[in-house]
Amino acid sequence: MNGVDQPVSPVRKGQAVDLEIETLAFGGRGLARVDGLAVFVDHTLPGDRVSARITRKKSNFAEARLLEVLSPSPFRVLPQCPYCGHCGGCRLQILDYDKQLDCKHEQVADALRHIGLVENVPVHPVMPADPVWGYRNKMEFSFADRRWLLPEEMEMENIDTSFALGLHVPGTFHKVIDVDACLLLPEPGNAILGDVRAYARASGVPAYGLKSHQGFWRFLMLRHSVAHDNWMVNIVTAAEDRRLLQPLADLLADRYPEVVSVVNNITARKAGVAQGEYEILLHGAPFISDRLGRFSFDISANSFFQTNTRGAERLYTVAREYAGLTGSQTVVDLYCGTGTIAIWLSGAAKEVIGLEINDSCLADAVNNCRTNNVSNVRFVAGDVKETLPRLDCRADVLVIDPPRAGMHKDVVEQVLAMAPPRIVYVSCNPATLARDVAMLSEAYTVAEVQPVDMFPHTPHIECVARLDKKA
Ligand SMILES: C[S@@+](CC[C@H](N)C(=O)[O-])C[C@H]1O[C@@H](n2cnc3c(N)ncnc32)[C@H](O)[C@@H]1O
Repeated sequence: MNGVDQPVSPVRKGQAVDLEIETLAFGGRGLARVDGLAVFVDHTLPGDRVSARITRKKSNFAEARLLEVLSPSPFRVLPQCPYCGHCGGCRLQILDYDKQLDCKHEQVADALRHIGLVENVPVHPVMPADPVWGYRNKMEFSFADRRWLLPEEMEMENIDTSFALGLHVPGTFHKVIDVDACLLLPEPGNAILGDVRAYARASGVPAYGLKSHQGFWRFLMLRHSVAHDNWMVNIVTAAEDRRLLQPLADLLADRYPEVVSVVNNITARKAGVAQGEYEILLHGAPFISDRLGRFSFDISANSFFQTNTRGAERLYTVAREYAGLTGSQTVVDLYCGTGTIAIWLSGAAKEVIGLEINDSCLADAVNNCRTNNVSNVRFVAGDVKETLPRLDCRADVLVIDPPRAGMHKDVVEQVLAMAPPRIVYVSCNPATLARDVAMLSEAYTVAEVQPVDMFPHTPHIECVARLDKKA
């Protein structure tokens, strides 16, 4: 105490401190403690001893900027990607993969303990990914009329700073790094990226200004089908110009027989979303097809599909096991997207009813049922908050796979009123999973949780939780 009964702060803003990083916090920052105060430091790992400068100080935590690694963690490994530390995507690639899994496990268990207030929940070891690179079936690259230079690029002469096609500096909407290759993309995805860049740059037609909102080239989205090893190229532009784009589509079709779809989405909206108000087909079909297990899915440019195909199969296999279906149950699938979980479970259920707000997801969901000759799945359109209370059936098993924000609290109340014997909660955010589980805990026990690593080298964690109704 300092004489006026105020606790003395162990650190102050601007101060340089030496820190021992203890754990990796959810989101991927290293966490150290100074006299009990949590200090978060970017680009640090458990086991690092670092020097850092305090940049933000609150009553219950502080943030610091890494100045120097004084002694590296034994779990540090060399990054494989030259953009590591600049592009926000794979910030955990400097951490040994097994240790990434341990850290993710600890984060899930911690969230359940501290936010969910549930003790002694069996959290199984994280199911690893395979492969751990080249696992994304979809990547979106942004065009920009200004190139954000990496420190080593600043020294280079003759660098064109008026054009970039690549990925964003984390937390920014207008800083785009010109990326030659992304290691999360299988080949020849990066070769296609290179050809589109070369064509767009040589065209002399300007890339879109993320501040000025002028310019033509907006996004390049690549989709890969794992089952058929073929590709969709979606070029998103601010205006229609078939004379400019058709030769590019022809070039790609000629050079890459595996490119079976080239589409042009056109958007006049300022929002940085790679979706068009309308689409022009330039080559092949307006969709590609992929498989999850024995089911086939047509995926159009703007459809939602899990971005790690093999990982989605693992996640859904756990969901099916936790659902414990024997063929006689009615399953209600909240936030069902394009119906992939509903279809995955359909063979073991009497009926599955999917609830979803997005009409284009639902159109795909209906089509996916038709393609797979699935006749015991139906869908209800609208906000779960409105549609769940009006549902004309009892659920034996409720599957919940909400967006990152988790469930609306009214939906939690509706679930409690509906009282299904079993809930299978599929989550992409352990914090909101834990919060929702806490709200359900008056009536449900968390029986077990299986984290699944769908996104190696990134801080993301997917989980499946089995909740059983208390007797
Ligand atoms: C995490 S995705 C799950 C998709 C699907 N279960 C899958 O595995 O592909 C969440 C879905 O919830 C939908 N959604 C978001 N808010 C909603 C709401 N209030 N009511 C119904 N659906 C909603 C989104 O459109 C999205 O398709």
